[in-house]
This record gives sequence, C-alpha cells and structure tokens, in this order.
Amino acid sequence: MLAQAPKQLGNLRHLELRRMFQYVYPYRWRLSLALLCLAISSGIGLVMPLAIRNLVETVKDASSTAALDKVAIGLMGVFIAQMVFNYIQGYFLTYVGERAVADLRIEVYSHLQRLSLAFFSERRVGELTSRVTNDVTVIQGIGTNAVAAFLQNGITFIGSFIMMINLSWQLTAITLLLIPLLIVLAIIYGRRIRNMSTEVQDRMAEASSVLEETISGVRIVQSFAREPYEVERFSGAIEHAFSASMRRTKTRAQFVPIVSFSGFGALVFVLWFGGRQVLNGTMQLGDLIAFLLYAAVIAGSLGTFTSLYSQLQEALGSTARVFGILDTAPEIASKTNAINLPPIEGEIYLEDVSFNYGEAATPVLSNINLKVEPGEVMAIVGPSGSGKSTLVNLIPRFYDVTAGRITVDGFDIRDVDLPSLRSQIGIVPQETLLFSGTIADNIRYGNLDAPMEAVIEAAKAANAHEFISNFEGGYESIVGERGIKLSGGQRQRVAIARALLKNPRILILDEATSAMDSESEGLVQEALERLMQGRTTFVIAHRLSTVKNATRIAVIEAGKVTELGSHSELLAQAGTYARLYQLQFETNESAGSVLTEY
Ligand SMILES: Nc1ncnc2c1ncn2[C@@H]1O[C@H](COP(=O)(O)OP(=O)(O)OP(=O)(O)O)[C@@H](O)[C@H]1O
Repeated sequence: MLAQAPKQLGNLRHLELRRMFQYVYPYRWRLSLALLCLAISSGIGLVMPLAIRNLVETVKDASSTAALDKVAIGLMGVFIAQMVFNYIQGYFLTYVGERAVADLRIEVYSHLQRLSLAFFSERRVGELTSRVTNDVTVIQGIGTNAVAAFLQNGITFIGSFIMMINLSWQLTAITLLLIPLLIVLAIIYGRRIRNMSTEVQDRMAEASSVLEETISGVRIVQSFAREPYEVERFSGAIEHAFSASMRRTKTRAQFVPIVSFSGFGALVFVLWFGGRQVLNGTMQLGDLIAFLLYAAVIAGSLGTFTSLYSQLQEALGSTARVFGILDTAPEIASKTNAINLPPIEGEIYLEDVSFNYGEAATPVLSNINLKVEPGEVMAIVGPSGSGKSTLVNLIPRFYDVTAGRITVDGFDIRDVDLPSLRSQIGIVPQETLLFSGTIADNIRYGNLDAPMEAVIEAAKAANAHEFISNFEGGYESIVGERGIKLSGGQRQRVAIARALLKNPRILILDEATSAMDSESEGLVQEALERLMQGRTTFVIAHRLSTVKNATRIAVIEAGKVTELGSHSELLAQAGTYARLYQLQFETNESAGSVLTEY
C-alpha cells in the first residue's frame, strides 16, 4: 500500500537520497572526522602494492638483509597507523548511522501518533511496525556501511587507477575495456534486485501483521483451538517471504560470479600480456606484481560498487515506504490559526450533522440535531450498527463531520486547538486497554503530574482503592500488556479513576455489553455516577439503570435521531423506545441487567 511503483521510485531517487542526508546532517562534524580517517586509511591501503614492489625489488637486488629489515619495519608502521585510523572511522561512522536511524525511528513514531484514526483503520498494525523496524533497519544498512564502503572504494579505485597508469598504460587500457560491461550488468541486475527486495519487505510486513494480530488475540486463537490454523497462516506468510528472498538471492548469486569471473578473466589476460613484457625486458617484475595487485584492488572495488548499487536499490524501496508514512498528512489536525479552547461549561451542540466514512456513499449519520446542556447526561440507545459509536467519536474529533457542525460552548470544534479540546473530554471505553506498567502509572495517564494522593483519591472515588490495596504491590503492581491480571470490572474502575484524575468537563462512556456479577456491576455503576456528576455526559447505554437515570435518551436508528426525551416521556410516546423497553427491559429488570441489542 505504501510501496510506490518502481517507476515513480526512479524519479524520486535523487530527492530521497537528499532527504536521507538530512538525518545525517546534524552529525556532520563526526561524519567528517570519520570520513577523513577513512580517506587516510584507504590511502594507506594504496601504498601496499608499492611496498610489495619495493620488497620484491629489494630482495631481488639486495646483498644484505638490512634493506629488507627497513622495508619490513616501515610496512609495520604503516599498518599500525592504518589500524588506528580504521578504529576512529569505524566508531564515528557507526555512531552517526545509529544516531540518524534512531532519529528517523522517533520521527516516524511521533508522526504515526499524530495521524488520524482513519489512517489506522485502513492499515494493519504489523504493517506499520514493520515500517518502523524492518524498513528503517534496511535504510541503516545503506546509510552508514554503504557510505563508508562507497568512499573507501572510491578512493582505492581512483588511487589504484592512477598507480596503474603510471606502471603501464597499455595494461591499464586492457583493464578498462571491462568496465562498461560491468556497468551494464550492474544496472540490469540492480533493477531486478530492487523489485525483488520490495517484494521481500512486503512479504515480511505481511508476516509481521499475522504475528501482531495473533499474539495480541492469543486468547481468541486458543479459545477456538485455532493454533494449527494460525501456525499455518504464519508459516504461509514466512514461506512467501522466504521464496521472495530466495528469488532475490538467486539473482544476486548469478550476478556476483559473473562479475568476479569477468574480473579474474581480465587478470589472467593482464598476467599473460604483462608476463611477456617482463620476459622481453620491457617491464620490471616488481612493476608487474604491483600492477596485478592494483588490478585486484580495482576488481574488488568494482565488486563492492556493484553490490552497493543493489543495496542502494533495496534501501530505496524502504525509504519510499518510510517517507510515505512521513508524508501522510494527519487528516485531523488543528488549523494554523486555531484558538485555545478556554475552560468550558460543557454545552455540546450537534447542528445538522451528517457523516460518512471516507468515500462510502451511504451516510452513517444524517442530519443529526442534538443540543446537550452542561451537566446533562445523554444516553444513546439504538440497534447495533445504527451509528452510536460514530456519533460519540465525532465529539473529540476522531473524525470530522461531513456536513453540519459541532460546537462546544459555541466554539466550532474544528476552529479550536485539538489538544485544548481533547484535554477537556474524558473517555471510558467498553474494553479498557491498560498499558504495561504499574497501576498508578495507568491511573496517572489521565494527569501525568498528579501526586500520589490524587491518584489514590481518584481510585477511591472509582471504587478501585480496595482491590488495588489488596494486591501485594498495591499501586505499584505491574499490569500486563492488556491488564491481563485484572478482571473486566476492575479494569473499568481503573479507567474510571483515570478519567476522574483527568477531570474533564465532557465525558463519553461506552458501557460494557457483557454482564458483570451484580457486586462488580454495582461498584462500577456507583463509580460511574460519581464520575458523571457535574459533567456533560454522552453514554452509549446498554443498561437499564443508566437509561432510567439519564437526563434524556436519544434513540438512533439508521443514523438518525428518531426519538428524544426522558425515560418517562419516551415511554409515553409509545414508539421504538417503549417497544424496546417492553420487549427487553421489563423482563430483565433485575440489577445488572444488560440491554441486549434488538
Ligand atoms: N472505521 C470505519 N470505516 C468504515 N465504516 C465504519 C467504520 N466504523 C464503523 N463503520 C460503519 O458505520 C456504521 C455505524 O457503526 P457504529 O460503530 O457507529 O455503530 P454502533 O451503533 O456503535 O454499533 P454497536 O452498537 O454494534 O457498537 C456501521 O454500518 C459500520 O459498519
């Protein structure tokens, strides 16, 4: 989805590389130092064949070992220096690479946090995690190692070339004939490898999605005894990734021997041609050896260049996907001239609101008019899929209305700064997700600066203090990724404590549909009542007690408000609500009854 067509990629390549460079720019001084050391150590590497030539010539002509000793000691010194420069360049280059990639990861993650719900509902979690992990790792590979290899080989390539011309221009000319062939090969194979790499990354993202879904939904998997099915699904995805990777490997494996055969073939030819020159006395033996060594260095550099080229192609696929995320603008964001929503009373007015998801033709909500006074409790009831959740999701601007407007204390919510709006709205969802950490941390999510006393006070008001105190670790007890150690009712009470600590003027409650035992139900209900006090509340109601206590009830059917009034008013109207009440509520009037969907 985020991958772009290879053709488009080609056009973007230059821009992407420049964009990648932005991440390295803040560390340019370290990078310069690393590159300087790299250049020096590569330069030293160039001396090696010359030193060997001297060694050969010295051994050939020398009468004593003194000259030999001098050459050997000199060589040792040179290699020690090279080692030091190599260390410095390796350290700083890795530093820059790791730092730049860490920055990129943080940027992608921060950007993801800002994106709207619509973006996430269109994508799988595993696909997005794969962008932040796998793709960024591929970029890291090219970002540092490849840059270093490119520079190192560039220097040795040019240096060796100059040396070769000096040693023998005829032999150099023969070697040169080979280069166009290698370039053509690199382009053809590079393109194929790039396409295959995109496929490998896509397949890996697919496998990550399966992994993510089934690990977070492991209870569902096990309850349906679908482990073998899921293993098969995951193996399928991994096998696809494996096949794609093997196809790439095959192409690469063909490419590398072809290139090295061309290189070594040329070397043999040079040896044969140069050997004849040595034999007829037009070339020194030491020069031929040095030439061959430089030619081998050049062949090695060419090999590295071609593999760098294919790595670069691979990384371009990943950069396209990562930048694809960074370039996705949040659909819901504060306007540039948005004003800060001052502390509100809590009047909410939905004026002629219509809404549909994306391009969908049928509106989910149409022409809703609903005015809720400060402090009022508005219960929302209606059949499944009638648009209840959609309606409440519009208030914190998880989605924007398609037509009409929503005002809070007279302010159009699209005109105010998003955090200033959301900070005044509290949400208690049906299924509470607790983050891994302590219970105190989870409650404090509502107000990060709250002192411990305030946390405890909120927990007390939420009827959570008692069960929390009964845990061995109390407020410092760690809850699992999904609060696995807490019951549904306990989790809800932690969510209520969290909302109390946030102290919002507007509250959105989505009642749990599943019945709790009556004790737990009573505790949750009591906590909710405390939470609702003095706040404008929208509650998607499933329980009889809630609808009875609500100031007004809105009945939503097929995206329209069909009835509006208090419990007794609606009963008197003898419409849908009354029918629903007759059918469902009266028979379930015991405490904790759940209003099942009709
Ligand atoms: N993210 C989405 N993208 C597209 N359509 C959606 C999305 N979320 C919900 N819908 C559709 O909008 C309609 C209303 O859904 P909504 O969740 O608001 O209903 P609901 O009344 O809250 O249902 P329930 O009581 O079952 O939770 C449904 O037809 C649903 O298929």
